[in-house]
Amino acid sequence: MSQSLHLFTQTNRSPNLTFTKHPFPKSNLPASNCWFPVTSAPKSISVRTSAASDPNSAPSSQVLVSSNGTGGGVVATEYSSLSVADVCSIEVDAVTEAELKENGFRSTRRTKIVCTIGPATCGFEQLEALAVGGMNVARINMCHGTREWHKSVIERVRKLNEEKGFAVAIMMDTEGSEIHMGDLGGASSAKAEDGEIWTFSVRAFDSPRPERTINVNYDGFAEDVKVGDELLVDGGMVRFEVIEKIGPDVKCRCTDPGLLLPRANLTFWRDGSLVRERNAMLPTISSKDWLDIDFGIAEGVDFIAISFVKSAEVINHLKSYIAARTRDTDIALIAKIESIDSLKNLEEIIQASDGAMVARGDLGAQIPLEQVPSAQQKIVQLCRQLNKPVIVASQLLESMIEYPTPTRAEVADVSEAVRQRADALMLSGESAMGQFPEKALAVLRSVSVRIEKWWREEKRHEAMELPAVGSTFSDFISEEICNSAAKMANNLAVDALFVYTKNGHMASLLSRCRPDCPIFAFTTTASVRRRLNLQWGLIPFRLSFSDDMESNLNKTFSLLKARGMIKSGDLVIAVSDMLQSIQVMNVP
Ligand SMILES: Nc1ncnc2c1ncn2[C@@H]1O[C@H](COP(=O)(O)OP(=O)(O)OP(=O)(O)O)[C@@H](O)[C@H]1O
Ligand SMILES: CC(=O)C(=O)O
Ligand SMILES: [K+]
Ligand SMILES: [Mg+2]
Repeated sequence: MSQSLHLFTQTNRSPNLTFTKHPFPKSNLPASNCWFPVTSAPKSISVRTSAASDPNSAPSSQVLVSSNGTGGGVVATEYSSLSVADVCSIEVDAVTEAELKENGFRSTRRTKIVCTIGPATCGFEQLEALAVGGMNVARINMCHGTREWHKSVIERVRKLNEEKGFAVAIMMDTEGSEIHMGDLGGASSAKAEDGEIWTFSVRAFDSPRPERTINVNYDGFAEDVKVGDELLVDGGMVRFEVIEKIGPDVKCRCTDPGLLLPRANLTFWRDGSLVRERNAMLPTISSKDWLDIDFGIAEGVDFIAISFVKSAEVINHLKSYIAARTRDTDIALIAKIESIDSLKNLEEIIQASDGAMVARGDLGAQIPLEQVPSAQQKIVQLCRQLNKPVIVASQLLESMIEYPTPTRAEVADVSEAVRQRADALMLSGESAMGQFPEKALAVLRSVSVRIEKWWREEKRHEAMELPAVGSTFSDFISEEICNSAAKMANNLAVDALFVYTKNGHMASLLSRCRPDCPIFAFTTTASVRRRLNLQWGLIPFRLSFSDDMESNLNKTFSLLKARGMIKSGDLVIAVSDMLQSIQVMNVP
């Protein structure tokens, strides 16, 4: 990897620093983009690096510059005791940078993309291709694979972030304890033909698995089902009718043939409704889930998505569990809306969580399919009102698991989610085990950009009421500032909104307004930067800044201008959570 270090000489005394480029002498600077304002070509540069106390921030480095002292203006030694992070860096990934330079602000993608990582995408090069293709969040599903496997994926994503400057966040998705089939003894699938008799059993089998026999993970299964019930695999991909119960074995006749996949979800229906007997009492977080959560905490994942959430209580419980086990890091909890109970308690669940996922796969197995689109719309709207990021997931581009182009219907479905202005879209099997992960990602990217542009051109500003979400007067001020700043940004057609935010809250309030221009979110820690990567319209940067907005702005302008990401004359509105103010200005 090339070391991109640039030295600059200040050529005039104006407060808007103008720098010219100098070749740099040999140095042992870390490989990051560094810009040094110095009076003239320094004779030597060296760096003393000490590990940071916060593992999320860059190691603090002392830049030791020895100048030959000629020239006026700021002398190099004035900067000699500042850290590398302070003086020179603004962290943003190369892909965002190139996109901004080539296409300008307006064309940046606002809708974020989550990719489920599986056998098709777990290698370093494959992960890198996804990051280059626009993956904002990598999801690992604890239903599949071993903890060692997940650990290796996390390590690779971390390496990618460190070496290439990406801010790909990691989302761990729990297995949950709903009823599902066993793992088919290692086979990748099994075909069930019309009229065949299959046995579903809670017994554990020695391998090889007896023919036409499926293991079921839930002990109460044989007790709960009745002869005549309909058994649905993955919400109806394959159907069976229960014909006989013999002890722990349930004999079923296949009525809708299809492929059975390992660990596929099972539901049973009686007289047209979903049966929820004792399985309704299953814990949301199983004992395996707790171990996985401990693993997630230890690995420092950014998000934990909780499967089959039934109430706000479980989210609150998990929040305090995590808080007691982590010091400064914050793991955001995403409630997966995929059960009847989660729909019943929707508002309190979303309120308690840090975000939600419309998990249409399982949701479609629990409610009639024709009710899924309205449930999606409702969840997306509610999340926006409550200022929680929302992900639309499952089967967005299902056919692309096998084929290189999507169906027209899939493109229309993706467009609808973008039009609803969900924060993020998710790939499941398409990226985990499909044949065309990068192509699927490219489709999400291009459809998002096109629909967002269309929406802006049509000026479809829906008049959505955004109720107050905070509880203190200071929160209300922040909300009013963000609502007004976003409105001003639209009315004045500004090029970008800048937000300086330590914990990310002001950035999310701006994102909630879904303004026409992109939002540059400057934050001091890498973990907040990664977390903001899930939210609509935010371009997160890591930057050290102070309470002095004037100096923050000047510093940001110089850094972004030097990298060609903004130019003189661009119109910007800046807000911050240190100084509750709105500033409108042209980049000098
Ligand atoms: N880590 C993994 N190892 C092997 N296969 C995986 C892995 N992650 C995902 N897959 C495959 O990709 C498919 C789709 O992934 P996805 O995460 O949507 O899982 P799912 O089984 O449908 O469950 P969920 O309801 O949690 O999404 C899975 O059915 C599985 O075949
Ligand atoms: C994503 C997920 O869990 C579902 O759609 O069921
Ligand atoms: K899961
Ligand atoms: Mg699910």
